[in-house]
Amino acid sequence: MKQYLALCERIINEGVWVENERTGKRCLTVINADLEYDVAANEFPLITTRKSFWKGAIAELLGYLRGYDNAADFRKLGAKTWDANANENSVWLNNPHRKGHDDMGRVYGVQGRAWAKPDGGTVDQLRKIIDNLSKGVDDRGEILSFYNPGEFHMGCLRPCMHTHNFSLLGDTLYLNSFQRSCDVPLGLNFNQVQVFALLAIVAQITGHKPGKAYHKIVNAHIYEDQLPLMQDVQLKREPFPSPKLSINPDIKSLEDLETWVTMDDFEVTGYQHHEAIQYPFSV
Ligand SMILES: Nc1nc(=O)c2c([nH]1)NC[C@@H]1CN(c3ccc(C(=O)N[C@@H](CCC(=O)O)C(=O)O)cc3)CN21
Ligand SMILES: O=c1ccn([C@H]2C[C@H](O)[C@@H](COP(=O)(O)O)O2)c(=O)[nH]1
Repeated sequence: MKQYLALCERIINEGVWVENERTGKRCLTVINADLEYDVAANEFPLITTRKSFWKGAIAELLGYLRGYDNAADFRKLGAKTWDANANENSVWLNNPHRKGHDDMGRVYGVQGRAWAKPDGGTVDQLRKIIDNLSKGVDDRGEILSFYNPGEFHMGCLRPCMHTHNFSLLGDTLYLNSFQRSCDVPLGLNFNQVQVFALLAIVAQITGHKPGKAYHKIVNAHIYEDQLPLMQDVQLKREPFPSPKLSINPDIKSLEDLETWVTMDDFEVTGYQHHEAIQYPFSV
């Protein structure tokens, strides 16, 4: 929690105002932030200075791992987070590749599970990673990448957290996650949970101990209409200790994640938090 608050303070103290054409809003921005999560110690990085709806974050992650391309499928899992980008941005609404209401196009998990090959067929990046790690193999290229510039025109948004690189040292699994753009009040609240949960879940289904997860953010920003709530409300509050995440131990494979897992298979204990804050969302 300390590193999150330190990043917010840094944006306020050192940030530079940048105009953003896509949203039409200005953002107070810093470049480069390195966050670290101790998954081995189960220090779940849930924001405590406001109520965080962590189930939405894990639901969104599960949707990516399943390769979903439709906001309705995310909603069924418990994440409403893609409704606006799929249905309210005029550039995407007028895109000829959009396949109707709730379609997100070829984003995130579609690339992770079905990256189109120029010579036909698709690559399932996640399947390969899980198969290798389960055999104890780290080929120094255990990379799940959602970033496919050749298909940006076929999706509603370029991926923000775009690459997850797994590594094995003995029987301990590590994760480095890379994010090009981060809405610190709203997005990071979810992204911290996702990086942590991704390492915990993949360690569990491949039979390894989780180690640390390292989260690199390039452009970290606060939108102009979020700034007063961050500065005058959230940053005035004292954080509470980290809660713990538990995952149903019956989840043992990628197939389990694809077929029967729901948000009931995840539980957070010891979550003390301040009141919710409703930050404005920019589409
Ligand atoms: N401007 C912007 N910021 C983002 O963080 C973001 C995007 N766009 N577009 C794509 C995804 C969608 N994400 C989202 C979307 C909405 C919330 C949100 O409204 N969160 C609420 C609670 C939502 C709930 O009830 O589950 C929050 O208070 O954190 C969070 C992340 C993250 N991403
Ligand atoms: O997981 C996510 C997804 C999105 N965001 C934020 C970061 C930006 O504020 C917008 C995306 O806008 P771009 O113009 O494509 O950078 O969404 C996030 O923080 N986390």
